[in-house]
Amino acid sequence: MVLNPVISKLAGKLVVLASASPRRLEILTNVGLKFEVVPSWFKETLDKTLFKQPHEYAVATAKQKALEVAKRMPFQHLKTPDIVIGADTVVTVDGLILEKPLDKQDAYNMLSRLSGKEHSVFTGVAIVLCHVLQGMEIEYRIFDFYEETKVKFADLSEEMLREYIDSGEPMDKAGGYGIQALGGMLVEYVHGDFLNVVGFPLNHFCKRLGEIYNAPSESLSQSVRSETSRDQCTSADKLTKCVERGETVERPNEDCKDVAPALTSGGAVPRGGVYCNLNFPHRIVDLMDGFKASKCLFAASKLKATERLLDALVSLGLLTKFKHTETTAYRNTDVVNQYLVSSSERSLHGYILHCNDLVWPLFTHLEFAVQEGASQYERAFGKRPEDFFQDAYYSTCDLGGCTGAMAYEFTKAHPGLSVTVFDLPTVVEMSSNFFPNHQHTSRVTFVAGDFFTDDLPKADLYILARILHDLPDEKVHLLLSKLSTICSPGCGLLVSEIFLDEQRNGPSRALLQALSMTVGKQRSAAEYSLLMNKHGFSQDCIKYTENFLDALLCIKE
Ligand SMILES: C[S@@+](CC[C@H](N)C(=O)[O-])C[C@H]1O[C@@H](n2cnc3c(N)ncnc32)[C@H](O)[C@@H]1O
Repeated sequence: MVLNPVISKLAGKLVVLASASPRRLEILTNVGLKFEVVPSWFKETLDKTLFKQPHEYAVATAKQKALEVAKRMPFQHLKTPDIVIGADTVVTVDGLILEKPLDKQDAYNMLSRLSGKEHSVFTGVAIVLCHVLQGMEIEYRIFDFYEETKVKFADLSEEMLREYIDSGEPMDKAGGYGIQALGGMLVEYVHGDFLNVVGFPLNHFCKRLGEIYNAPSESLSQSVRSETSRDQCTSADKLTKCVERGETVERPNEDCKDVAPALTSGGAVPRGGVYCNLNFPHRIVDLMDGFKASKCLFAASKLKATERLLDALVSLGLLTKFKHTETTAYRNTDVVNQYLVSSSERSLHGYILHCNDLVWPLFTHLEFAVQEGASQYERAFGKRPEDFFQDAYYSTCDLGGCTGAMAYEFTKAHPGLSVTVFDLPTVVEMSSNFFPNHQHTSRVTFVAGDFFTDDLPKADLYILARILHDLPDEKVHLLLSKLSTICSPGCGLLVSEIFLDEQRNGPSRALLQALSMTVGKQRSAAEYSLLMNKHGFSQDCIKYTENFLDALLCIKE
C-alpha cells in the first residue's frame, strides 16, 4: 500500500475535517484517517467575479473554511488542531459556477443546464497546519491544490429531471447531483478522479500529504514548494492573505505588493506555504473588536437589521449573502438557525438579550468597578441592586396557565424570570410534556392544583389570562380575595382578557367570545380595574394590544 504510510504520518495528530459533508467524511474514514469533524461556519460567500478561474474560487473557499475552523477551535473547543482540512466542490458549465441549489427550481435550472453536456467538477482543498508559538500566537501554514474531473450527462427527459429533484438528493450537492447515488444514473462518462466528483480528491490529497510530510526534516518550510507563489498571486490569494493578516475580506482589491511585506517581515517567514503574518497582533485586534461583534449580535437579535449590519453579520459568519433575482439577499447560517433563532430547541436568544440588557451596561462601567471595588448596578441602571433584582428577577405564577405557552414567552422575553404554571392535575399531566416551539427551560415549572381550594405557589407576580371572564361573579371574588390575602404589597397581578370598549359594542372578538360563555361575562378595562380595586390591587397600566388578549397590570397596595 503506497498511501497508508502517508496517512500513518498523521497518527497522534489532531486532524480536523472542516466540512459537514458525509461524503467527505466517508472517503477519509475509509482510508483509516482518524479525525474530528468541525463543520466550518464560513459559507460560500466570496465574490465569484474576483476569480479568473473557477478552481481559484473553490481553493479560496476551501482555505477560508479551513482557516475559520483553525482559528475558532482554540477559543471554542479550547484546543488547537494540528491539521485542518477544508474542501469546496463546484461544478462549472458554460462559464458558470454552480454550487448547491437554493431550492427545487434552482436545482431544476442547474440540472437542465447540465443535460446532454460535458461539465467540470472542481474540488479545491486546503490543508492548514497549525503551530502554537511562544506567547500563544498560532502560526498557520496553508497548502492548497485543486482537482478537475470532467463529467458528461446524458440527455435528461423532463420526467427524469422532476423525479430526480423530487427524490431530494440534489439539494445539498454542488451542481445539484450526487454521482455516488441516484445521480449516477444521469452520467454518461467520467474523465478523471471519480471521488473528486463525490467531493474529495483522495489521490491528490494523499500525494500532497506525502510531499508535506516526506519532505527533508530540517524544515518543512524550507522544502515544500508553495502552490501560490507571489508571482502567481491571484485575486483569491489576495483575499486569503488579507484574511490571514487579520484584515477583513472587504478589501479584496489590495495589491499583492502591499501583501509582500507582511509575508516577508519578521524573518521567520519561510518560502513554502502561505503564512499568516506573525507580526500582526491578531489576538489583540480580536479583543479590541470583540465588543463590536457582540453588539452586532445583540442588535441583530432585537432589530430588523440594516444592510450595513447585515454585511457585518456576514463577516462574522452569522449570515450568508447571495444574489436572488438580481437583488442581494441574506440567509441565516446553520449556527444561527440552531442557536439564535428563538424557536430553536437550542436557542440562546433569551440569554443574548440578557447579555445585551443587563451584562453589557454593567461591563461598560468596568473601570469604575475595578477602581471602586463596588457593584456598578446603580451607575448602570440608576437603581440599587436589591431594587434591580426586585424588578428584573421575579418569580411569576400563571394561574390556569394550561400548556405554559405564555410562560415560555415570558421567560423568553425576560431572561431573569421563572414561571410556575398552575393548573388542574389532568391539564398539568398533559401540558408538562408540551414544549411550544421546542423550548425547554428549567425556568418554566408546572404545579398541579385547584386555584380555589389548594395553596398557591409563592410568587411576585400572578397572571390570570383568560380565566376571570369565564367564572361566575362569586368565584371571581373568591379567587381575587385569595390572591389578595397571599400577595404582599408590591406584588403584581396581571389580568389578560379581551377588554370590551367602554360603549360595550366592540371589539367584535370580545362579543363573539361571549356567545360561547355560559356563566361568566366580558368586562371593560375600567370594570376589571374596579374589580381589582375592591380586592386591594391598584391599576398600574392597561395595554390594548389589538391582538388576541389585552392586559391590565395591578399592584397590591
Ligand atoms: C381558558 S383556559 C386559559 C388558559 C391560559 N391561561 C391561556 O390564556 O391560554 C383556562 C385554564 O384554566 C384552568 N382552570 C380552570 N379551573 C381551574 C382551577 N379551579 N384551578 C386551576 N386551573 C383551572 C383550565 O384547566 C384551563 O387550562
